[in-house]
Amino acid sequence: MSYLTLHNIQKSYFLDRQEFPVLKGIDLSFNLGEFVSILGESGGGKSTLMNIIGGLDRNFQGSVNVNGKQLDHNNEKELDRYRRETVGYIYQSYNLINHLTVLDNVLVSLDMTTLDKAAREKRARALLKEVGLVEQAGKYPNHLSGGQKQRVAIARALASDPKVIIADEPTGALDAQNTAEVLKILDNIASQGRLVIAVTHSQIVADAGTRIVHMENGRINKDIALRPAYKPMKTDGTIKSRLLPAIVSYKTALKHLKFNFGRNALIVLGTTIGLFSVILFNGIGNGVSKYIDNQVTSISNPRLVTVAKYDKKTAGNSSAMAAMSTSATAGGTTSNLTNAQIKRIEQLKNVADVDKSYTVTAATVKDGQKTVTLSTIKNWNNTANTDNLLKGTKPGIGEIVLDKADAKKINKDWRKVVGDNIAVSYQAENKAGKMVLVKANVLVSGVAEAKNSMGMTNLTAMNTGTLTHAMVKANVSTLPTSVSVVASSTAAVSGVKKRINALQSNGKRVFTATALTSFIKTVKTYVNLASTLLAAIASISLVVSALMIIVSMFMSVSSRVKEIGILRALGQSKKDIRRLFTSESLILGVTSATVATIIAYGLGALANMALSSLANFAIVQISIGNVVGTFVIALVIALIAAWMPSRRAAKMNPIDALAAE
Ligand SMILES: Nc1ncnc2c1ncn2[C@@H]1O[C@H](COP(=O)(O)OP(=O)(O)OP(=O)(O)O)[C@@H](O)[C@H]1O
Repeated sequence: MSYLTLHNIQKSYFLDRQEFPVLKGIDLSFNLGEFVSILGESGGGKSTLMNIIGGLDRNFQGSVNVNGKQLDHNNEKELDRYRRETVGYIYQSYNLINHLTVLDNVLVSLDMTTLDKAAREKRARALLKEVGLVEQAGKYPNHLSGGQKQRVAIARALASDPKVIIADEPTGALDAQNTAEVLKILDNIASQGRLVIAVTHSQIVADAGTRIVHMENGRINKDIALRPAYKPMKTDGTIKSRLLPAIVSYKTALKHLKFNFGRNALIVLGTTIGLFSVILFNGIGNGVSKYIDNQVTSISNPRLVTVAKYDKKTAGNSSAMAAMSTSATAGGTTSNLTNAQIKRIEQLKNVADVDKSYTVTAATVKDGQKTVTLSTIKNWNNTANTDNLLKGTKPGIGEIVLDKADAKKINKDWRKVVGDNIAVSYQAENKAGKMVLVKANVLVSGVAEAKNSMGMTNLTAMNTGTLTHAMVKANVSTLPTSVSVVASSTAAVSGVKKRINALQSNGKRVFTATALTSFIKTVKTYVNLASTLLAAIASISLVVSALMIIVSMFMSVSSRVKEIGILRALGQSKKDIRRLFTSESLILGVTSATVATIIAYGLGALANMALSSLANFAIVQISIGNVVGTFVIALVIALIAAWMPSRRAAKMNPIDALAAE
């Protein structure tokens, strides 16, 4: 039984629906060990027949039987496998892959075998040695002569140990000496028991074989045996084929990217700029948000809720700042909170502490001979923060802490004021409605300054007991106009605020509670909005990057049409081709994202260093989330960019692709 048989092969081309029959019923049988030359007039259909035998053409009538089994031309996977395992191609124009070295060109075929890496390389080198090119293994095809290129192509065709070698005008571009050498190699291949089928115009080639088949007018008109065929090789090959592993596609893509380094470096640069801007703007957003947090919490306790009596007139003006400035002039009556009301607040869920707040305005302070007027004196309660003390301690009974600005009014050398005894007095209305003087002699226990408030917050505060004692002595009401409530945790603040606002008496609302956190939230929302907006503007450049990758991919596909044909002929599937280009795009995307991350971290660190004298805080804070997000964006861009070009590449007809210039 013959190894390869063709039954009634017919094929026509159609131009403008007009049929041009090329093969009109070919019946042929080939045996392993034969070196068959197919001769015939130009345009007679020899190459067409070779493409059918080689499993590249699926569009014909008739059948091809290989080793007793009919090839199913409708089964693409079976044909891929047939080309991978059974057939090796040699072309007139060599069809080597220019961006791969000689060794890698041979390995392309071996990558689809089950041999391990070392064995693949060993075999590739052995084959190159056989064709006398082992010294040239590291060279690129452009640096080889025509004869050398054809010998690389032969080594590649033999790599997967195929039974059938199809050679289309193998010596068409070679001089006499190289022709003789190539023919010797082909004869040697046949002598190994393989089937060599060579299409040729050359009588010299034809005479070198064991048999000549002559085609005319789409039919075989002569079939001449020149000499006996060689002994056939065993049909169960030792080298098994496998599907191309994904890693090989990635490695090949990487090699191609390196080969066109300049162009790809520019694309990476463009994409990097877009990605980097997105990371940086997000990092600035994070940093500024945290900076605001930090600043605000250093002025005041974030768990604080300020509560005043609900007043319809000021309702709506409930920002924290408004509440903070609610002047609770000690001694007033209409807006005072009663002890019973304060108790109601104390009993609410998640309320950790409730302190009365008093604010005394226009107090006179006498220190020895010096008399000064202070804008406000508060009581030292749970809103106070000992971190703000520059010198001394918080005020105990009979003591006061002065704001640095107030202390300076008394003595330019403000540190010296600590330890002074001062007389404080201010005017207030007593319970009988008369204006009286509230007086207290106190010791200055410390000097404080609000960090980061730029002098907006005055911290002069008297011990609460001492202040209320002085008020009681003057018969002034000690009911406060506001209380500061500390929630059990920052998370509980908004709940506490809601519960206080919801308290009612006789069906009417009692309190207005405001929390600093809600104000911070609003500011942070604006900051986030601004940074997101900037990042969004930056991401416009990502669209440009995506277009650049698309263009580059299309260019890559266009310039590699022939390579696509070669890879398909070697047995790579449509999926392998698609993956080759997708992986190239993904490598570009991941490289850009990596470079962008490194630059963003680097520039962020530099910016933080430069800004450290202005604000002792890292203004650029790039989170892991930002980086992960950037990689996701880069991968999505890469996949979108690769989608169309890689589909186009995969869909190419391998015969047309091989015919490309
Ligand atoms: N894709 C195609 N579409 C239309 N016609 C085609 C196509 N490919 C080949 N042909 C035609 O089919 C005929 C056979 O072509 P083929 O290349 O098989 O001949 P050949 O014998 O190999 O020629 P040569 O010896 O010159 O290489 C020619 O007339 C050619 O113009």
